[in-house]
Amino acid sequence: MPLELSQGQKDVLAADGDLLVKGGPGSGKTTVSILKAAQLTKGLRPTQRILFLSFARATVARVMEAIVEEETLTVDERGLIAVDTYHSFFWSMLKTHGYLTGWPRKLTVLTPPSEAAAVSHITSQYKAISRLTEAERVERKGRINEQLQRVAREQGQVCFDLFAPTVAGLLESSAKLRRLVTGKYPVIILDEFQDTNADQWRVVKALGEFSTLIALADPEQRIFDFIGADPKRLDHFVETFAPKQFDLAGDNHRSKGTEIALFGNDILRGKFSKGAYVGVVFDTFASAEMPSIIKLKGTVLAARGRLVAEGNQGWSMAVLVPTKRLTRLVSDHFRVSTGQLPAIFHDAAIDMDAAILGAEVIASLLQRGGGEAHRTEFIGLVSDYFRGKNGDEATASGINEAAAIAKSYSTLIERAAEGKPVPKNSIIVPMITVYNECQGLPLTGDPDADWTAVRQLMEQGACKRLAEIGAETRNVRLLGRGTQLRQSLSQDWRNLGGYRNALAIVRGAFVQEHFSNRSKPERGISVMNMHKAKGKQFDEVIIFEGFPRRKHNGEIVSNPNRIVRGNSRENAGSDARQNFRVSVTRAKKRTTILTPKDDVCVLLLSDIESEQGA
Ligand SMILES: Nc1ncnc2c1ncn2[C@@H]1O[C@H](COP(=O)(O)OP(=O)(O)OP(=O)(O)O)[C@@H](O)[C@H]1O
Repeated sequence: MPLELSQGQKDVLAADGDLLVKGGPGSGKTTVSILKAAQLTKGLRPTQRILFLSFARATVARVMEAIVEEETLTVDERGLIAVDTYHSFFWSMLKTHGYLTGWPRKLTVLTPPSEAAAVSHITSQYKAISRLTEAERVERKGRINEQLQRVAREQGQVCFDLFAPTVAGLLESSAKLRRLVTGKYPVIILDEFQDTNADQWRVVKALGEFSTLIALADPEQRIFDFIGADPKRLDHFVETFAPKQFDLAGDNHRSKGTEIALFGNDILRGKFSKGAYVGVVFDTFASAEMPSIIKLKGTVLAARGRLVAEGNQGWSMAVLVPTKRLTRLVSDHFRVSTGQLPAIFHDAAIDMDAAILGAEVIASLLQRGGGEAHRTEFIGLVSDYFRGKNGDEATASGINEAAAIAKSYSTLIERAAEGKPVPKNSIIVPMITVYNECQGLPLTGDPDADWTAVRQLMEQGACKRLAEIGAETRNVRLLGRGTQLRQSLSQDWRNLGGYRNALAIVRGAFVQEHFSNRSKPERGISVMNMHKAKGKQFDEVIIFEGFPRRKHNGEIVSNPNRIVRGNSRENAGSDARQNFRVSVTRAKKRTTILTPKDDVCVLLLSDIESEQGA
């Protein structure tokens, strides 16, 4: 059934030239931009496309789905809209035109773990970032950038951080290139424009010289400040392009018939216009792990029951939590039964850093031969794992662990040269034992079986560090049936009688996964960090947070995994509110908020406004 468009949406369709479409969550920005794109396909020449640029692959998946579901679009129109992430768009430009900056013709991606390794000789000379002075930070960043530039120039390996600034530089310096790209994409739609960082904006500005730009924005969904989004970005756009402006603000189509959007807006203002909101449910739990998990599981199962009963096969539900740590904890509890409550089948959006680094360790164990050089590489990968396993939340303990492994290994080498053994209690002893066991394992040529065999040996072996890596890689989905990784490993075995290129294949699979836009919109139950929910929508959303730990006298000792850091009023500023609002407004039918009974989320308190002076 075709949509009944709102007046604001109709106005957008009637306008031409550069456009800025603003609107709150679910106001129909994405939808109208797709309709607009379809309309504009009429003016395209044969090789031209409308380009829809997004930040996240998840959004790409949702947009592609919306395009398919939009019945008024013809097959031809659908084919003429290219949906891509900034990342993968930049990468294709670099592969074709990167040589213009003096880089080699053939480029590969320097994956984040390899990037960490490439600059570790610099980073290891500095204290933890939080303890550096501003000047030291700038110096550190400059040296890292120089090194990464060198790696790109000399080896053709390009890290993600160089993508946007390099593409911006290329476009700014070549009118010919600007004409070429905009000739292919005469209309560019920019999703979540409020999140555009400085280099991405340079690219947009350069392309906007010849292409028509349609920016979609909700200034109050700007939650990426930490990667350089600028509150003034919309003003920059208006000043530079003088677009026609539209505001779909008041409309809310996602959760029609509910007051979810109203609640989201009230959260932002810190002022509650109602005592209860249709579609928003609050509940509490006692501050301890099991009671909180039991409450959560009960809530999720009830919601699942409701959605299944409605008979829509494509139902979706998100459990949104404030931190990575809580994502993992919830996922672990969902995997098993809890008392009378069964395990809950779900997908957890757990950051892949640890799993990828762990997968590299396994790959190196599958790839044999090479004697001591191989063993040294293996140890290097194990310490890379500990250094990088927490991604951008790197911890001192991980870095120390990595250093300890490297040190024990060099002691082992030195001692061996003198014909002496290492002390028995050295951490390297069990690691080498397990390494040797894995090297002795007969391989079959079936990548799945061999991978599992190595992983299990690690998990069950004498080395607790390798056991951790084994456990961490239990759910590497890249190895699923029919995946590129599996096929490439099989091929390697068939061609060479062994997994000679396993490490390169694993790294390649990661890069391919990163750029693949084939990811599907969520179905069923997904557990994820609140930050990751942006741009998504679900039938039901359940927001769940941590709880305080107290001394006997009731004083709070720690208060981790809260929606507002430490659940303290000082931290309940606009960032926390925007983030909470984005999460709350992802639901179409119902949002349930679970918070500890003895320390309710401060954003839900009715007196918060006066304290905040919102
Ligand atoms: N005029 C309309 N009538 C009914 N439903 C609509 C209308 N416009 C959009 N929708 C539906 O409302 C939901 C939200 O729309 P859309 O994703 O376009 O909003 P958005 O402004 O891009 O949201 P967000 O910024 O929160 O991602 C979608 O399911 C869409 O199909």
